[in-house]
Amino acid sequence: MFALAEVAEYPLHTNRSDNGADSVFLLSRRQTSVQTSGVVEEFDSAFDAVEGLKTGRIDSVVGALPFAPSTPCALTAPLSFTRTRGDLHHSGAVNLPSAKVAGCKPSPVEHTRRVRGAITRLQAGELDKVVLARTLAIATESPISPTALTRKLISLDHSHNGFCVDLSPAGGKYRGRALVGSTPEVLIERRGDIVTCHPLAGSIARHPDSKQDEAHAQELLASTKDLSEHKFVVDSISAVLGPLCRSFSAPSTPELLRTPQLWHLGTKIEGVLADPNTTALELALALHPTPAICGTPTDAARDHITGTEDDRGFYAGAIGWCDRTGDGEWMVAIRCAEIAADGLSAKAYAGGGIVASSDPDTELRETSTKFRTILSAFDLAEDLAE
Ligand SMILES: C=C(O[C@@H]1C=C(C(=O)O)C=C[C@H]1O)C(=O)O
Repeated sequence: MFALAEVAEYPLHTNRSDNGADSVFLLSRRQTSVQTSGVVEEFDSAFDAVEGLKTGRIDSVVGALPFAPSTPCALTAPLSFTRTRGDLHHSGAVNLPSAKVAGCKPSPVEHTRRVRGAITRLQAGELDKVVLARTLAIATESPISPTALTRKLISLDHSHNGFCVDLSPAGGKYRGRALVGSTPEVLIERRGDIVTCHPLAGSIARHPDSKQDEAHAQELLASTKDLSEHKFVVDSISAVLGPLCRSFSAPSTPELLRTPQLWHLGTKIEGVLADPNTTALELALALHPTPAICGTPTDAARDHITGTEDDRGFYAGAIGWCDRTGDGEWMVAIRCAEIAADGLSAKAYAGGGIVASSDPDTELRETSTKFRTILSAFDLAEDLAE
């Protein structure tokens, strides 16, 4: 529902130059959603954005952090910022252009070869966990509207999760590109001094038959491989966030979370900040990249990923917002696609965590299932290039 009860709206800065009135940010979440438009200032450095917020020069910042911290961010201090209660779902058909899967990189065979290579290193004890991803190219007959794709994704997700981020502030090839997706994973949410994370790791496909679907869920809850994959994430978040909190709790066993395509293991982590001046954006920077999308140990896993895959860009980074009080929400940028500046193509991303006991074919299938979030928006869910 668009603009239900409004809980925060910062005034338009008409005294500042509006050099990007059509730059839009959307984050639809069940509890609180954010929509912004226009540009007061762009940032390719998150630290400059934090400084802008802390000195009071800007009222809010929205956008995306890349997977690799050494690459530019895409952050915007918007002209208007509206926070609303509830999600941004509204009924009504969304028409997207006719689309086809135009290719995948790496090929399914190459992806399983990479997973096998990672398993060899994991079994040798060089790493504990690493997340490997692949991409699908989607080509359309006419330009994709990023906001229309976001509206479609919001309507298809039962939690009405969806996001749209203008990547232009990252400059260069990112001018005019957008990242759009429907992610279920909360990196960090800050409300006053209360912080929450909801990491996910460990996955199994949903089944159309409800009995078999329930059996899949129970299989996931009992899977030692998935529980170990999950524990790396909770331990890493606890090690970073715990010391920043005066009280902190992370349950020792995960719960189930479902998306239309997958069951995941998820853990709700909560804390009370020791220093309430720490902004949501700073917390996101401290936590990223978690082992949910990178691996353990972090540096070794990141080196393995950058030595294996093409640049991930903003996939497996974080997208979100932070306001002048320091409150905000940052989601893990998964189940997403990057739309080209001309709108005629999109690159969808999907990955999965690999541990020593992983099976390469199962890992390939898991990425195919994850692609369905984006493919179903284009009515292509059955069209996986495998
Ligand atoms: C990496 C992705 O998802 C992450 C990996 C998961 C897993 O390995 O089980 C589960 C949820 C996400 O944290 C993705 O969707 O691309």
